[in-house]
Parts: sequence; C-alpha cells; structure tokens
Amino acid sequence: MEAPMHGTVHLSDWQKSYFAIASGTCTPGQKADEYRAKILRIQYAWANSEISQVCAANLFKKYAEKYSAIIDSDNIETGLNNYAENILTLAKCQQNDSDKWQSALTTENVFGLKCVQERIQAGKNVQSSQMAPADALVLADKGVSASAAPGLPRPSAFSSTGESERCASSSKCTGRGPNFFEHPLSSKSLQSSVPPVTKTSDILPVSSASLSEQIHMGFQAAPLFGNKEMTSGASLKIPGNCSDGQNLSLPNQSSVQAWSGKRKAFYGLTDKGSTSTSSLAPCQASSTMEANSFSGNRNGSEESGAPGFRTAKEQLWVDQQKKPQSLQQRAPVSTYGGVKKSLGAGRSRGPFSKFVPPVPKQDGNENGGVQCKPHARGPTDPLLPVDERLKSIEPKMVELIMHEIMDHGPPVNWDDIAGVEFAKATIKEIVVWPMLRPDIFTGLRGPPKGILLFGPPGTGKTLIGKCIACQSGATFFSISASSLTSKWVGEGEKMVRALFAVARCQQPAVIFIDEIDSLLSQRGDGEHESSRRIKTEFLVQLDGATTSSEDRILVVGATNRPQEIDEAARRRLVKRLYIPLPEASARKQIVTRLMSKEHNCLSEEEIELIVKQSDGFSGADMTQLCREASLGPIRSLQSMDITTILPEQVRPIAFVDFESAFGTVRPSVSSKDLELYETWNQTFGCGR
Ligand SMILES: Nc1ncnc2c1ncn2[C@@H]1O[C@H](COP(=O)(O)OP(=O)(O)OP(=O)(O)O)[C@@H](O)[C@H]1O
Ligand SMILES: [Mg+2]
Repeated sequence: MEAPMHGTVHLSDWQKSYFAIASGTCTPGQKADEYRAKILRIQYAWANSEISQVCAANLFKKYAEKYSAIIDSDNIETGLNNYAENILTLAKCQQNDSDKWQSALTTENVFGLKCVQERIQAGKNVQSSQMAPADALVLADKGVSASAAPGLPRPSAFSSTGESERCASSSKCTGRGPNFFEHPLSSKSLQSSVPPVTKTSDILPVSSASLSEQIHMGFQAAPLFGNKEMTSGASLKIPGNCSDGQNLSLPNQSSVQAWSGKRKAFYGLTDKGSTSTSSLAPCQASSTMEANSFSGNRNGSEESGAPGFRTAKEQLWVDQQKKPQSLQQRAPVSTYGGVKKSLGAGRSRGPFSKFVPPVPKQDGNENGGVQCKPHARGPTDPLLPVDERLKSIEPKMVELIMHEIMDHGPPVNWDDIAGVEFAKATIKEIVVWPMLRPDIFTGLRGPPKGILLFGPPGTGKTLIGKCIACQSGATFFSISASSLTSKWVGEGEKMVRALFAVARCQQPAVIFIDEIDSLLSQRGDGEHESSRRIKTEFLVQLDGATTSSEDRILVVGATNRPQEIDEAARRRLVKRLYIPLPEASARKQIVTRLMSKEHNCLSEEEIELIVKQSDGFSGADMTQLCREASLGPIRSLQSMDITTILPEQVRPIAFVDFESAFGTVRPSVSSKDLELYETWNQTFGCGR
C-alpha cells in the first residue's frame, strides 16, 4: 500500500526528528520539543481515526515517558529540571515575606518562544497536509501492530520493544486502564480512550473538531505535576489560568498513575484553549509549591531535599526549634534590687531582706522577749516585685537605710537594763505585746505609735532602744538625728522619707531616733534651711505613721534634752517616759552584773558601800566606775613588767580599787539638771 504524498512528507519529518533525537546531537530542550511534537502528532492521528486506540495509547505512553524523563531530570546535560531550579534560585533572592512571587513567563511570551512557534507552525502544516491515516500510523511509530494498523508493514523498531505484542491484545491494553480511555461524552471508543491532550486549537486539525469539542466541554487533564513532583519540577507559573487549571484531573487518576508512571499527566488545559510547552507548570503546581515552601519545607525541607524559600521569620522559628529547650527558656527577669550588690560583707540577703542580727540569740526567749524575725522572703525580697511605696525612693537611699540604719548590733535583753522597771514594763506593754498579739491590742487598746524616752545622759535610753529592737520582733531602724543633719547634707529630708517608706514595707517596724532633740528642736528664725526641711518632713512622716491605723510602725525617740523638742513633735510622741538616774538597787545590779564577769573579791557589804557612795551616778557612770576599779589590780603591779606578766599574777578586784575609782569618777549629771528633768517629767511625762 502506497502512502500518499502528504503521508510521505510526514514520514520524512518523523524519521528526521527521530534520527535527530537518536543521534545525540540535540539538546535536552530540542529533544523535549521533538517528543512533544510526536505526542501532538499521535493525538492528531488518533483524533482523526488514523490510528487505533491501542496504538495511540501505546505510542502516547512511550513518548510521554521519554518526554517526562527529560523534563523531570535535573541532570544538567540531559534534563531540563535544573532550569527550573535556576529560576527559583533567582526568584528567591527577590522574594520577601509579603510578596507573592510570580514568574515572568506569561501566556503571551510563552507563545512567543521559538520552539512554540515552530510547533504551532508544524500543527498548521499537519492541518494543511491532511495526513493520511495510514501514514499517521507509520509515522506515529514504527512499532505499531498490524492489528492496530492493518495493511501496514510491521515496523521492526516498534516490535523490537515488544510493545506490539502488548498492544496486539486489546484486553491487555484496556486492562491497563480501561477507564482511562473511557470518556463519558465520547460516542466512539477511540475518542473516549484518548489520553489527556493539550487543547490547542491552533494545532488540532479541523477534522478533530469533535475531539476538540469534547475536550472543551469537559475533558479534564490531570495537573501537570502532582504533589512532590510538582514542587521539584514545576517552577513556572502561568498567571491567570489557575482557577481552571486547578481542577484539571483525569477521570481515573489511578489508571493514569499506572500508565504514566512518574507523571500523572503532563498537560495543562485552559478554557481558552491555549497550551504551550511552558504550561508544564499549572496553577496547582504553583500553589503546591507555595504551600510546600511555607509548610512542607518548614517541616522537612531537608527531607525532601528541595530547598524552599524561607523567610527570616520562618528561619528564626526553625532555628529556635532546633535549640535545646534549656536555652529557649528565658532567664528570670531580674527585678529591682536583684542585681544590686550588698554593701554588707558576706551577706546573702538582699537590700530588702529582713534584719538579721549578726550574733545569734542565745537566751532571748528565756528573758521573756521574742526573737527577731527569722530571715524570710518578705515583701521586699529582691526576687519579688518592688513595693509600690518604694518606687519613688532613690535606690541608694533604700540601700543606705537597709545597711546603715537598720540595727545590726549585738542583742540586748531586758535584764541587761538595770532599774527603770516602770519604763521597761510600759515599753513591754505598748511595744512587745501588741507586736505579739495585734489581734488583742486593737481599738482603744491599740498601742501608741510614738514614744519618747527622755532623761539624763547615760541612763540607758539607747540601751532600751536596742532592747526593743531585739525583743519586739519588729524590724528595727536606728538612726541618729545628728547623722540626718550632718551625714547626708542636703538629702536629709529624702532620707527621712525613704526611712519611713522602707519601714512601711517592713512592718511591724520600730524606728528609733536617738538624739531626737537635734532633729525636732524648736523651730526658730535662725534655723538652717536644710534642718528646717528635715524637721518638716519628719513631722509629716511622723504624723502619718502615728495616725495611720493600718501601719504598724512605732517611732521611739530618745533625748536628754526634752525641753528642746518642738511641741508638734512632742504631741505625736504620746508616750513620754522618763528614764531617770538609776536607783540604789539598779546601781547594785549594774555593779554585781559587771563584777560577776571579772575576777574579784568584793563582799556583799563592800558592794553595798559602793552603791551607797555612787548615789547620783548614771548607769554610764556606774559602768565607768567599775571599769576604773578593774584597772586597780593592774596598776598595783608597778614593779613587774606588763609584757611578761601572767593573768594568774593579776590579783582580784577589791574594794580598795573602787575607793580609788571613786576618786576619779564623778557623777555626770548635776542636781540642777536633775531638777529640769523632774520638772519636765511632771509637766509632759507619762511616768510616775
Ligand atoms: N540602766 C542601765 N543598765 C545597765 N547599764 C546601763 C544602764 N544605763 C546605762 N548603762 C550603761 O551606760 C551605757 C550608756 O547607756 P546609754 O547609751 O543607753 O545612755 P543614754 O541614756 O542613751 O545616754 P544619752 O542620753 O547620753 O544618749 C550603756 O552602754 C550601759 O553600759
Ligand atoms: Mg543615748
């Protein structure tokens, strides 16, 4: 059977292209174009019933796989996939988080490509040549079976692949994918079995109008790339065709997978009927690519081996996930004071911790007092938020108060204070008990907020203050008024304000102000401005502390010049206790207590004589008398070398030593001064 002229031309073209492909001289792009052209020709031949269904299917499969092998291969010499990678790489550099990347390729410029134009022209040539069915069969493939193309010689090339045998059995072919060729709109089996084709009005011949119509009406092709394959192979995106392209699918995807192997399909179909080789990247591919780049790659870009675009934000997220959990945990936020150095050496407590006596208590409970508060995490612990009341206070002031004003001296017991029984009882009543049982001392029983200890010098006022510090269980602040006016020049009023602020945070608290007369002396015209400001501030704070029912702050003032205290301050220090000179019993107590610690030979009578001779002595005077007497035994060793003498060689303290001491120690308080105290006590004092 002789092929028509136009068929010869076609055969010639086919052979030429086949030789070009087989010779290995063409580029991967040229090979892909040729394979695609062959596929188009197969479609054309099948559409015009020039080849059988089985033959078309086999040829289609063969060249589709060859075509896909080139398109999918990322081998730089034999594949085209590397081009896509290059484009992606370039695109990534210009991509940011908010931009939606779009390829520069459009339908228009794709149609402008030379290879596309050539294919379009080739299609037109086919249309004009009116290729004969028989020719088409021969051109389609040399291995088309006789049954598929009866009357034609059996091409050796095709039969050598063994496909003719497979195609000879229609049941086998249909068994591969019977539904694949079954189109619901098809009236002919051949038409229904056509593989997914590119709807190209420019390429398809007029005679294939029925097929074209079917395609246009509902023939759906699978997306060009599926899932992962799309990501790797589909880098091109044709904008504007997404809505249609995303729905492209074959009627039976499973058949397609079995049939095409690596690819599910390789055509994009648009409602406009425009298809090009560049349509290999349908919208679904691009959308999948986007999804993978943001989600898939986030989870496993390393797994897929396909580097996806990752924004800096995403990269940070990934990096953080890779970090050890311990490093991800935030370091605790240091609050105020947490990083400050403690001024006290070796103090583990922070500047806001409670006062802890440096010397441990030994018999505090035995004397009926209460221990100082144990160190506990209080409201001003550096690890806790700073009290609101301290936010307006300068930190250095707070630190000074905590380290210099809070009392750190040795503990003092009530028994250490000789005499002044009434004062001690009163202080216990208004200081210690309310601190221990605030629930009982409420209302009218509420303790006074201000105490003034007044009396001659050296009678134990400061000693009482120290005892309160230890026995009340309250936080004790001890400050000298003179230091307020001299030590912190210009900042005295700030210091006063800070002092009361810290005390409010450390409730219950006792603020002991020694020499309070220098702070609250009568205000006069010749008064210095700074001291006047301090006094005013103190009165304000004192007023607040003494009138507040919530605050448990006790202000204890001590003075040996009570008559100089401002009347406003005097009023606020409601409990004014006279600390007189020690009586005989108190003086005996002081001597006995002090001598008990030394090596002495004093008899009871001798002690009584000492007490009798020391009338008018203050507690400080009595202490000084005992000190002086204790030096008598040393002075008696005049003939011996003081550097070599042994302690045992020092004789005990005797009465003669006290007699000698009385010669040098005189009472420090005059009778005249005593009258002033007595008078003031009778006028303003609260004692008997
Ligand atoms: N009642 C007392 N019992 C025991 N010792 C006392 C007593 N009074 C005073 N002393 C001794 O005198 C020293 C000085 O006492 P303190 O400083 O308390 O006197 P003061 O009343 O505060 O004097 P000033 O008014 O001058 O401040 C004390 O360290 C203590 O040794
Ligand atoms: Mg004192």
